[in-house]
Amino acid sequence: MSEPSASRATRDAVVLVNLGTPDAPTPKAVRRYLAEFLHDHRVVALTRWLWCPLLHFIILPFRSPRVARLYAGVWMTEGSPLAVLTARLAKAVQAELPEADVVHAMRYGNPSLRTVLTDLRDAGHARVQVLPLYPQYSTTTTASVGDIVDAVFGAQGVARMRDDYHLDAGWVDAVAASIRTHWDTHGRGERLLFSFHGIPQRLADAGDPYPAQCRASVDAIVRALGLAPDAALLTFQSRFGREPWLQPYTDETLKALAGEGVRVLDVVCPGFAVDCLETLEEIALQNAEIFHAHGGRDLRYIPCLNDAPAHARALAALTRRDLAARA
Ligand SMILES: C=CC1=C(C)c2cc3[nH]c(cc4nc(cc5[nH]c(cc1n2)c(C)c5CCC(=O)O)C(CCC(=O)O)=C4C)c(C)c3C=C
Ligand SMILES: [Fe+2]
Ligand SMILES: [Fe+2]
Repeated sequence: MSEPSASRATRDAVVLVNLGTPDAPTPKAVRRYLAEFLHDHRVVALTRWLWCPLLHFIILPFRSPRVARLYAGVWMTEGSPLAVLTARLAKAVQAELPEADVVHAMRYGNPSLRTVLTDLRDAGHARVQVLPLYPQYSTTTTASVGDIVDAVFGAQGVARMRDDYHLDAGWVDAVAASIRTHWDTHGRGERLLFSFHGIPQRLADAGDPYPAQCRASVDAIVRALGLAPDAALLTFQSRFGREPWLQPYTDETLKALAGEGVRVLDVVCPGFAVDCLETLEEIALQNAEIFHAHGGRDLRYIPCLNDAPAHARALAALTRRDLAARA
């Protein structure tokens, strides 16, 4: 291991962490990614003798080719949307936070969180601030990032992680502004629906604060928009497996709304920092089709904040506060 350089040792490092994504829209790359993701005990806690045969002999062989085709449908020239947009967001945050070295990492896949943190530790950064790009805390996502931070840094006081930013005023205002901009450009839909990634209901029952934080985020954004408290709907998408997940489900709600005669619907997904398979494919393509098939006319998807200046400013400001609080 080389000696840490003086400049590294005195500069703060900031790591923006996202979920991760396959390296290519191919069955092989998707299988590798899903295997890493779905072996995480934070994501699937089933005992391994039950889960591994199911995962290796059924889920990975059958899901990987199907999901690879979905990725292919939204793949960008430079790569997976989640990878490309996370890298762009890190660059935008770096521009807003010149006093620190801002990098990004993925919990699953590349650039690997474990490798990025190990490199920062070995380079001798005095302080590492980790920001999981999940506004709402969940044991399935944020805590899993924390596992790697703990594994790399142990009890050293070098690395700290923020747990959530679901009520951060800068972030709430940035989401509200993105909805207002959408309305200014396209006009206002008949209803506004907030769709968040789900988790199993069992985890919420065991105390995962995720659904309460989603609710609190929606209430804050609705307030920032100056709307009545009941002006928006909150639903949960991306169910996986057979057990009940958080409800109401996004797809079932779309069908019901179309059935009630709603023709133009605005959908926003503020639980995702950047656009990805779950927004570009599941919401903007699949769910738009479901809405049409049930009589809806126009499902207008409002993009994630991605590398918008207001997003980068909000994340830079909260990280600056986190670093100042450590001084
Ligand atoms: C935003 C927060 C997320 C939570 C909470 C979450 C929980 C969760 N997810 C799965 C299973 C899958 N999720 C998949 C994709 C995916 N999930 C998130 C975010 C959260 N997941 C994102 C941003 C993405 C998109 C990644 C991309 O490459 O664009 C997938 C992979 C796709 C598929 O096979 O359908 C799976 C699987 C579980 C089981 C879970 C909580 C227990
Ligand atoms: Fe296994
Ligand atoms: Fe997920």
